[in-house]
Amino acid sequence: MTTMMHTFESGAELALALATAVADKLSEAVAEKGTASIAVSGGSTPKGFFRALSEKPIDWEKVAITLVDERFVPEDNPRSNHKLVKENLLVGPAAAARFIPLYQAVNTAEEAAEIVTNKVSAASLPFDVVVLGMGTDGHTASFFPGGDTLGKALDMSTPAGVMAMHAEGAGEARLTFTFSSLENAGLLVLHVEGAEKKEVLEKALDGNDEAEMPIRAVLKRATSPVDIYWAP
Ligand SMILES: O=C1O[C@H](COP(=O)(O)O)[C@@H](O)[C@H](O)[C@H]1O
Repeated sequence: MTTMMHTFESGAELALALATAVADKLSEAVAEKGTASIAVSGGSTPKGFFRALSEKPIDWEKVAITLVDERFVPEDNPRSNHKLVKENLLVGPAAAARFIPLYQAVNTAEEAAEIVTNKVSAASLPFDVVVLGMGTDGHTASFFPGGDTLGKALDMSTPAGVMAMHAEGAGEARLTFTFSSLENAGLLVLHVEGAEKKEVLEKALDGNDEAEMPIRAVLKRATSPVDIYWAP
């Protein structure tokens, strides 16, 4: 329900600050519980942040990393979020972390969602850290406007886990953690960059229709405060 805006002069500055905040939270979780978990976004925005985070001196062997959402494509596909994480976050010290992929080599996204839900829920939830992105259409994770399972994915009574999502604007079939899996993270971040996305964010903050802009579910209904990181 609460949002806090963190504004930076450049994406590089943002990446360093966000990496520090996330690393502090992960280290705190490791110190308290012996393990930590983080779910990150894909897309084009988080590369610099991933690089900065990968260098942080965390006890990475105790950290589980997964994705808030994934395209239903194998890891070697250029559009795979797993590929992005593998090449930019699971490098250097962070290569010691345990990565939990959402994509599974089965016939449908629905089958993959069931398999991965069984793997993640007990081990990693609630997440210590969730870093969301946002598309210019107002989607976050794979909560797409017009998505066939959007209502269920955003419903707080839908249990934590992963669901399949099909939407015109999504390209491939998608796998996404449900809203109830993400909204209560120890540190809940929305990372957006650029003037166009700032306008989208302002529009989202201004209204309530989640079907039009699913990011509103996070901005308006998340239990955890939402730290918004923005740079031009
Ligand atoms: O499809 C996706 O897009 C969003 C935003 O990506 P960006 O390229 O505009 O940064 C991302 O948050 C999500 O994880 C990804 O699957």
